[in-house]
Parts: sequence; C-alpha cells; structure tokens
Amino acid sequence: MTQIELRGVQKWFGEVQVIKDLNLRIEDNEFIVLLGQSGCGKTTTLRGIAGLETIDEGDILIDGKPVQHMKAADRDIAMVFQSFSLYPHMTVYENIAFPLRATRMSKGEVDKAVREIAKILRISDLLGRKPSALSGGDMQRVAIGRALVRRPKAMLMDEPIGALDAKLREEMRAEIKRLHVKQGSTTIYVTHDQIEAMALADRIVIMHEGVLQQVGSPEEVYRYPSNLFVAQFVGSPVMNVAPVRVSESNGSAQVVPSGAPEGFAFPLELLSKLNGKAASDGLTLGIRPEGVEVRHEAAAGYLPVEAHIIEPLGSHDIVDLKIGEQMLRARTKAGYVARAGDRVFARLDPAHAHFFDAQSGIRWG
Ligand SMILES: Nc1ncnc2c1ncn2[C@@H]1O[C@H](COP(=O)(O)OP(=O)(O)OP(=O)(O)O)[C@@H](O)[C@H]1O
Repeated sequence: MTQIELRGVQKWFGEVQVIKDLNLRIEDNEFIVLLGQSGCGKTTTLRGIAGLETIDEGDILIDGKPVQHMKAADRDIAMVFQSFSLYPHMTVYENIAFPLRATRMSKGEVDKAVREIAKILRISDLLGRKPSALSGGDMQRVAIGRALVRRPKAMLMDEPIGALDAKLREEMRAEIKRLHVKQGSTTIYVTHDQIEAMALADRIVIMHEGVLQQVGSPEEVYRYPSNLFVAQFVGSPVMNVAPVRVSESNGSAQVVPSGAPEGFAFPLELLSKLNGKAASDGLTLGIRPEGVEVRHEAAAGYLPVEAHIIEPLGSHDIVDLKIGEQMLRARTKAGYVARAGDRVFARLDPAHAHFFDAQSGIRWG
C-alpha cells in the first residue's frame, strides 16, 4: 500500500519558480503520468518526490507521512531514467542483484528474487550477458528489473523509453503496462509524449509552466479538456480551434468562424453547450478532426468547403478543408476525398464541440 500526496509544493531555481503550488494525490497502485512540454517542471516534480531535489514550500507525504526532509535513500522509492545507467562491468544478473546486496537477504533469496523479476521482464536468457551485449530495449528492461527487485514503495520513471526508436518504444510501452498490471506498484511516469501518456496512465497530470492544468483519466482529458492548453496538447492530430462569433438572427443562433466568408455560419444546436451565454464575442470553438463530418452531396447543416491537403494514413485520412481564411482538419474514411481541390460538404458534430473563453482559455459550458 503506497499513497503519495503533494500539498502546496513550490520550487524555485534562483528567481524562476518552476513548480507553482502543486497539489496532487496518487492512490495505491495507481499509474500516474506527468505530461507536459519540455521545461514545464515534470522532472523537478519527480526528483522532489524521490528526494533528489529539495522543495522550497509544501509537503510531500508518502502513506500520510511527510518525507520532504528525508534523504532519498530513506524514502524507499525506485527511479528509472532515460539513460540506462547499468554497471558495464557487471552481468545482467549482477546488475539486478546489486540493490539487494545491502539488504540482509540470503544468497538463495537474492537468487530467487532476481530470477523472478527476470522472468516477468522476459530477460531470463540474458542474465549472463554484459550490458554491452544488450539491445536498448533489453538494457531498459534490466534497469527496470533492478529498480523493481527490492520491491520499492513506488516506482518513478523519467522518460524511460525516450531514447529508443519508435518501434521499440511502442513495444516497451506495452511491456511497461503489462508489468504494471501484473506487478502493481504505485508508479509516476514522466513523458512529453501524449500518446505514451494516454496509453499508459490511469490518470494523466498535465502541467504547463509549473502549473497543474488538469488531472484525469485519458478519456476525461481527451473528451473534457479543462482549458485550451490541454485541448491542444492532448490528441493527435491537434484539435481544430477557431475564434467564433455567436450571432442571433430571426430567433435562431449561429456560430460564425471569424475570417469565414459572408453568410458562412454553422447553424447551431451547438449553442445548447453555451448555457445561455450565447451572443457573445471572445469565444474559441474547439473541435477534433473526428468531429468534422464530410460528405460529397449537399445536405442540411453542411457547408461547401474545398479539400486542400490530404494525408492518407492507411486506416483513415486527415483532410485539410479550406473555409474562407480558416483551415479545418477532418478525419475521413481512407480515400473518401479523392484529390486536393475537390469540393465537398462539411458539418461540425455538436457532440464534439468545445467552447473556451478566448482570453483565459478556460472551458466554457
Ligand atoms: N538544477 C537546475 N538549476 C536551474 N534551473 C533548473 C535546474 N533544473 C531544472 N531547471 C529549470 O527548471 C525548469 C523545469 O525543468 P524540468 O527538468 O523539471 O522540466 P521538464 O518538464 O522535466 O522538462 P524536460 O522534459 O526537458 O526535462 C526548466 O526551465 C529548467 O531549465
């Protein structure tokens, strides 16, 4: 049982505040991913929890006990970094066994623990090798094995697969997930890769410039982003956003993308999302490419648009549609729009529409 809690954590490097009042509770066995752009404070947060970095304000609690004044070695937390940091002169077996040397375990117990973890990580046949004879993926498996072998209270991982090539990263991602499902253990994982975050996390913690933006399951942050930053950081391709004007005429309301030609407006059912705050400026509409419906024939609610660029991705295409000055990305069936320059018709699915305050970026409605 390991819970980790951050209460009002703050950290400065000189004049620069890199963690700003961070509050977060991580439950036992939870897989938490800290996600954000480079420099947003993820690593500093992780190092603060591990005890490799001091914090300036606030509390870090492990199982309810404040640990911010405890040395790293006394916190019983294991850490895996992007660089594998294995001992080159030791075999895989010796590398994994190393953290157990300082314990009172007998040789037989150490042997059992090493072989057990090697089996889980599928590296049993590599135990006699030196790190120089391992692939990048295997090296990282060994590093994870070494971190886990002493059954730490929690596992912290800082971009552990960031240095691997794309295919291996995908493989290792699945492996880390499998390991977590099998083994349990409270895990905090740092990455700037939103796909990795979505694939691994029970909950994602999105940070920007030292400030926590949103905490939620992958589905929550994808479907209900709390602000424009999250909306555009999570999801690939990126969510379409456009400043819009909501106008009412003849009792019916419309959402007009700014820069769109005269008479170009989406008749909106979308308005119900605005909770009566319609007819206002300063709104940004967000809609993911899968929320843009495209068809060949004219139909009620569909607007004529021109296909500008088509990206065929195998299972589907991403099509850039031109609406006046605006570009709208749509996800279509593969080959549905044949050529750039084709005229098609597009509609926004109200169920996929998000509104944000253009000034603050905060979700509206
Ligand atoms: N020891 C240090 N001294 C001064 N500034 C630091 C130090 N460590 C980190 N920083 C700064 O603190 C900010 C947060 O860094 P941090 O490494 O936590 O970000 P990150 O989100 O993990 O980014 P990355 O993915 O690039 O590691 C950055 O602006 C960084 O330059």
